[in-house]
Amino acid sequence: MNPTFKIVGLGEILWDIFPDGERLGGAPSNFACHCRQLGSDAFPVSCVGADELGQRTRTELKQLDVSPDYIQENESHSTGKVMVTLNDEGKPTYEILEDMAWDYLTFTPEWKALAQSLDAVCFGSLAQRSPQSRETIRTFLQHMPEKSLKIFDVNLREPFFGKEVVEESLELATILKLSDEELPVLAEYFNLAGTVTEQLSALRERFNLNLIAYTRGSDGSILSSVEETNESCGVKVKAIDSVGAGDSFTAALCTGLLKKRPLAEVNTFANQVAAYVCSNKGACPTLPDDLKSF
Ligand SMILES: OC[C@H]1O[C@H](O)[C@H](O)[C@@H]1O
Repeated sequence: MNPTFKIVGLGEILWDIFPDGERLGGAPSNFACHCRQLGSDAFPVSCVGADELGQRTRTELKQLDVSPDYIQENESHSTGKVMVTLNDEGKPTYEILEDMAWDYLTFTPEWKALAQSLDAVCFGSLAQRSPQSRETIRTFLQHMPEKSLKIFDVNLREPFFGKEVVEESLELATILKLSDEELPVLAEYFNLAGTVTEQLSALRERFNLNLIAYTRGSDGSILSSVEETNESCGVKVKAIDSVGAGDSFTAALCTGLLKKRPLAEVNTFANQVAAYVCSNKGACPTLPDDLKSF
């Protein structure tokens, strides 16, 4: 039997509001839901308001077989919302509402015990837009076991990021996931030059990272570790909704790394999962069995 890993998506949980309705979202929550589908005990760790959307968050998570046990409730702030529009290629534009419940993450004894028991976490930059959630995320990471995977999926969302948050997050992380649209921003922050491969190596060395995953949409990805670099040419599909595809890539990457599978296999698998998510509606469509059994 495959080992079960304990994994957390730490940060925002919210509702993506599309012209045709709402869907549960937030990158760390999407990540946790995908890790659950891939066979781990995975938890979104976040906060909702004492409102109808907060109730629906718990119900929806249970329907996805994901535990809402680490979702806090904030009496004075609403459950997060993001307005989403998709272009003809399924690429999203986001308008992210401010001062939401997930801006008030609170480090509790329950969260401390959870952090101490984890195999992996994924966190991003968006939830760090507020000082309170930023401090909570930093404390949570500091309580995790030394050997656990700490994945920073930069997920830059306008206008809520800056060099200081990215730099501190890279110092706390052991693994970085970023896209081809995000590398130029980091290259400017940290004066990276040369080819993409050279820039990734420079970042890896500067922040003492074990691995960087660099994604290029349908053109695949590069995994750059201390020992090797692996390039995947990706999977060509007709994308209809790429919301959550990056989060599914990170979940597959995390699962493969915890299972200690060869980097080339992990890279191929992560691209297959992300391609499936892109070609289906919603951030967390049910994966076919052959993709669940990696
Ligand atoms: O990565 C996808 C997520 O990022 C955006 O911030 C949306 O909320 C969406 O659910």
